[in-house]
Amino acid sequence: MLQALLRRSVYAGNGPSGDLKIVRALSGALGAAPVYPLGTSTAQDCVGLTSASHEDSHRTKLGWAASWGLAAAGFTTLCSTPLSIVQAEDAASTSGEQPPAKSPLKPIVIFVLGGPGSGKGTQCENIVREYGFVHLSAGDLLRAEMKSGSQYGDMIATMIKEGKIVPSEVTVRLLQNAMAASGKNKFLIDGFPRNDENRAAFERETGIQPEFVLFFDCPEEVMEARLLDRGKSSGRSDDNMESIRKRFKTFVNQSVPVVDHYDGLGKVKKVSATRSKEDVFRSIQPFFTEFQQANLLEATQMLLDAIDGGDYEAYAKLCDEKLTAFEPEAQGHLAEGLGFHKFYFDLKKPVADAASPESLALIRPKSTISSPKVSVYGDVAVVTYVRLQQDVGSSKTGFTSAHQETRVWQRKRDGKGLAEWKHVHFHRSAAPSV
Ligand SMILES: Nc1ncnc2c1ncn2[C@@H]1O[C@H](COP(=O)(O)OP(=O)(O)OP(=O)(O)O)[C@@H](O)[C@H]1O
Ligand SMILES: Nc1ccn([C@H]2C[C@H](O)[C@@H](COP(=O)(O)O)O2)c(=O)n1
Repeated sequence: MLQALLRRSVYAGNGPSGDLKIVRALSGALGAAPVYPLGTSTAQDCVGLTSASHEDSHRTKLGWAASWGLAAAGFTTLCSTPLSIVQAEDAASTSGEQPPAKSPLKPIVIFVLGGPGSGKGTQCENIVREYGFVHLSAGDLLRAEMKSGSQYGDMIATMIKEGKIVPSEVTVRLLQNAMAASGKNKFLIDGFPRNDENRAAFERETGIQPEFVLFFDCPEEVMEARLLDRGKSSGRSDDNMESIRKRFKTFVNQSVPVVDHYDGLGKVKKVSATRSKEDVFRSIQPFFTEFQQANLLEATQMLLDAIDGGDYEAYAKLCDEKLTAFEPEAQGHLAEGLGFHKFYFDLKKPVADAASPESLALIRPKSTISSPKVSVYGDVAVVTYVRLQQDVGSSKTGFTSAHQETRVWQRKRDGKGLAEWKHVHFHRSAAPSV
């Protein structure tokens, strides 16, 4: 995926195979900055140094924007009572209460499939903890909708108990609303698409294709034992022998063909799910390495944006309080702690009024990451790149400076045990300006 993301970046001068790779556009797909806002005509319009491909700008208009707009026009109704059209302002449920914080970024979706009890939910929790995805379980969303007093409650309850598949209008709408409500752009969609109708409706309504399908391969006897065991405490109406048999049948007849479809597209990553939870997780981690690299580049771009924007709070949030640095400003000394850097934030110029030419000198600088390399060594990562910084000088003419930067990040845990990268050390070269 990283390669695909890099392909979306600008390659100044020499075209896609040129030496100088400028990856500010990368932030569009990675989440560092809102690069593809809704309603903008092309990706290119929105990004300073980028030249998104025609294909990408086309997809922006037809796919991503439409998916975030949640436009419900043309949504065919299969339910006896039509679902009300739920717009972006509506909630994660179909009833629509809380306003979502839509993400303007390109959504990245991974479908997580496998038989009932194969361990999808268990591994999704692990992935969320380590790689920062939003986990959306179609089954959980349906159960919540059922309990919410929705007009579809009885229908959903019957379908779940009978191991049948709820009509796509309901499930796709719940997923769309939950995606929009999350305000995030990286999703693990668990237990969906369960049949071809689910798949077609999701593709039609969102325009999103999954990055890949994570498929948990597990024999029925193993799944059966796990579900019966889960049934002792889950309170689920379908964790009993009768429902389990029906669910297995539905899985074989309706869900396996969906996996076959994606297999035909080369998108299935199959995992043997019979081993311990820890072993299964170890086997899926390599599939997420690229996302980890992407997260680190995203964090680095956020750091540069915070510096350029004079946003000390955002900067400090990304940094370890004991941050060490060799930078030209420290005159060959090792700067320790955030205080040294805060001095420069306190000096920052007020924001320019873009409409006023006199205030040109107040325009904030803008940094672009060029030629990045991300190396991850367990809980430590090294990000190296050339930082191109555009600024306006006292003579009100633009100038660019280039520095080589090496930034070291350490993976720590937040209060909820979720992994987060903290910036612990950097080294920046001095550079002549032109
Ligand atoms: N690798 C494993 N080894 C042993 N038990 C496991 C393993 N993975 C999951 N389990 C247990 O099996 C049960 C089912 O797991 P989980 O809920 O993750 O499955 P699922 O695929 O999401 O099921 P469903 O589709 O029915 O929601 C849980 O009780 C879980 O703790
Ligand atoms: N796409 C989906 C997902 C789930 N359901 C219903 C039918 C399932 O048996 C039930 C439980 O799902 P799980 O928690 O096992 O993923 O929910 C559906 O109709 N369509």
